[in-house]
Amino acid sequence: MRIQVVDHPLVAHKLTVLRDETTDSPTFRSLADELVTLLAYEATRDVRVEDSDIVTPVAPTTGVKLASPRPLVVPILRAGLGMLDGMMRLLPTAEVGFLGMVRNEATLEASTYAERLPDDLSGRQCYVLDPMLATGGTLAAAIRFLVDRGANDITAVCLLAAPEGCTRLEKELEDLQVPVTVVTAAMDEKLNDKGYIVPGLGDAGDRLYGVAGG
Ligand SMILES: O=P(O)(O)OC[C@H]1O[C@H](OP(=O)(O)OP(=O)(O)O)[C@H](O)[C@@H]1O
Ligand SMILES: O=c1cc[nH]c(=O)[nH]1
Ligand SMILES: [Mg+2]
Repeated sequence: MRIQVVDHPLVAHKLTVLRDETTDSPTFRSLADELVTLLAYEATRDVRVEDSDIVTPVAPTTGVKLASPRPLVVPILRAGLGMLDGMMRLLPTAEVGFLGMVRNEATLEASTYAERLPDDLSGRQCYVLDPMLATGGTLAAAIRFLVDRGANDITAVCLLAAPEGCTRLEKELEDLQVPVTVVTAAMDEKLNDKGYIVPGLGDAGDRLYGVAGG
């Protein structure tokens, strides 16, 4: 598994405002969107392309276009939905599948409550969107789900990651024969006793959309 922390002053600046507890939901949503577009630029560095012959107003030439089959973008509901537009801005022709997952805040175990993905992902390159890689349980389950359907290249785009979650992810996925990359804006210090990322930004879903059920 490869972990890439995107080191860029604009990423760091936007992330700092995102972390600030006084940042309101509309600002949080718009910053998350901008941040994801910056991360997407790095996350798509190895997106598959194929040659494309075109004619410019001056001469014929060969460029590239996205290869077929198109990449699949998978936001993990609910908080991952706040990352979808930012990703699709750079990959407008990608397909989108959805996974609804929630972490039990007492046991920290992740469970899946919704799934809308192609049955066959053979040979597909997939981009998983989830702002928080905390214990890693959610992302590990999501990645295994995609690989079980045939996906053969996975990149997870996260706003924040915790070292404990990365270690768990690496261990849980070591039997997989597919490349997995995690692209994140920051590797934070640790998890607290409630499984929250420290210093983190709080509950990403709540900050994007308000307290669930509240
Ligand atoms: O790495 P983990 O310990 O599994 O935690 C990370 C998950 O927790 C949050 O989702 P949450 O369960 O709060 O659902 P939500 O997106 O609906 O708020 C977050 O968006 C991740 O999906
Ligand atoms: O810090 C955390 C951990 C899990 N989920 C969140 O939204 N935030
Ligand atoms: Mg949440």
